[in-house]
Amino acid sequence: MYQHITVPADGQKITVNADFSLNVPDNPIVPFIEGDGTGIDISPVMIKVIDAAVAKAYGGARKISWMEIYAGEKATNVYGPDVWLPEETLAVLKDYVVSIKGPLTTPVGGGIRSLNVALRQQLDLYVCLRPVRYFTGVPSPVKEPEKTDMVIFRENSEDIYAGIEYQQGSPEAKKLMDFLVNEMGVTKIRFPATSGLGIKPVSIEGTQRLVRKAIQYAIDNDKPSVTIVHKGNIMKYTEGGFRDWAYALAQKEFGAELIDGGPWCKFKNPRTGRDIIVKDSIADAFLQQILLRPAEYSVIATLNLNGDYISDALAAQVGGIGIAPGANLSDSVAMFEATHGTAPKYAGKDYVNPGSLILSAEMMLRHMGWLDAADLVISSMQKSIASKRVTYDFARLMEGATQVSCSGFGQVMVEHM
Ligand SMILES: NC(=O)C1=CN([C@@H]2O[C@H](COP(=O)(O)OP(=O)(O)OC[C@H]3O[C@@H](n4cnc5c(N)ncnc54)[C@H](OP(=O)(O)O)[C@@H]3O)[C@@H](O)[C@H]2O)C=CC1
Ligand SMILES: O=C(O)CCC(=O)C(=O)O
Ligand SMILES: [Mg+2]
Repeated sequence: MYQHITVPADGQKITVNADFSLNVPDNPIVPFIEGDGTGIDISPVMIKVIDAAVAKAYGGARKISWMEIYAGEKATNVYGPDVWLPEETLAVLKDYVVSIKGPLTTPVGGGIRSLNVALRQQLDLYVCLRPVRYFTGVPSPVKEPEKTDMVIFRENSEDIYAGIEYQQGSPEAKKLMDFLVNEMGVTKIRFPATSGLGIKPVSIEGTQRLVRKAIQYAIDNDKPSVTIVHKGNIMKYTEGGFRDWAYALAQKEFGAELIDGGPWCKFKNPRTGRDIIVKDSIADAFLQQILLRPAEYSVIATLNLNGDYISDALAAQVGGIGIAPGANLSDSVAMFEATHGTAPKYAGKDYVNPGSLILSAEMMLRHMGWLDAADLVISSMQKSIASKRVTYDFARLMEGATQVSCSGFGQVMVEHM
């Protein structure tokens, strides 16, 4: 049926109901993209750890049938030069509903545009969900890392990140510049003859579907606040629009009422009766607040580029991107992936921390409703870190640690189940 994808004979598809709930068979087929760079190291370790957790939790009654699909450099090897994101990869990701991927390389400046962004855009995975929590014992650059407990909802389909750009000197850049200068009367472009140009689309629908998910998450998980992070003082009609449309949604759909004349507002969590405050913070100030007063922030709703920066910055506070998980979500399709990239200098060395991808898979198990297996991954991660047998990123800062390899840490996790 597929050109280069082998469907496991012994599994079934996960399907989605009209209300977006999942039907998860006991033997689901889960597609995975190995990933470029260190993907070759972390993906097999993730699979081994997750298989062990599922086997332990369900005694053989449940099992994932992994199905390799291709993107990035491996796709060009399998499908031929220049085929970075095969059509059948996209078709499988849609059809099989739940998947996981390793990191994919994006060259700086020229070359291909981000395959990660392309996957999110083409599958309309409009939420990038990145929880940031502290595991006891992880070395951190801050004094009280346990106070950092936030969940980032990053808009994943719009913003300057959409990659609508025109190269300096190209006919397209010239045409757009002529339009801006001659027809729109723009006088603020300092060097019009030598500028590259980028476009930053931010819409009401794009903002509100993201913020709706963030507020619903706060309700479902009994969180005290949702903070809208933006640079709306400077970019008034994009980032400022994001803030205004977010507040409007909180009031219209969740019944939030203004606090002291606004713009902050609050409403009662319909499940617990506790207040949920919806507030906002300008992005530069927010980046210092999360270091100085992290306990004041819980659920974060932000635009695409801010969310990219914030997720790595927050990950650093709890020990680094070696342990920061994530998910890309639409209403029906979910593709899990680590926050970090391909870390090319470590590729193929069995060296890096597989924790981010393992914890992304833990989010996947939870999404599938396999809570016992997910809990086992978390408890094993806690015990493994406490045992101080950790990869280089933790070992270099942890007193009394024994450094283990990427696969070695996977083994430590399996031993602690
Ligand atoms: N979703 C995706 O697929 C993403 C892809 N990318 C792409 O990845 C490529 C490389 O990007 P780069 O900016 O270097 O960022 P990376 O996240 O790949 O690496 C930056 C640094 O983070 C640390 N790090 C990364 N992964 C791990 C890990 N598993 N365990 C421990 N530490 C880790 C290393 O720090 P140290 O040097 O201190 O050891 C590494 O040098 C680029 O092409 C980029 O576009 C980037 C982000 C996300
Ligand atoms: O697509 C890329 O190469 C980088 C993406 C990224 O940094 C992210 O989504 O966090
Ligand atoms: Mg990033």
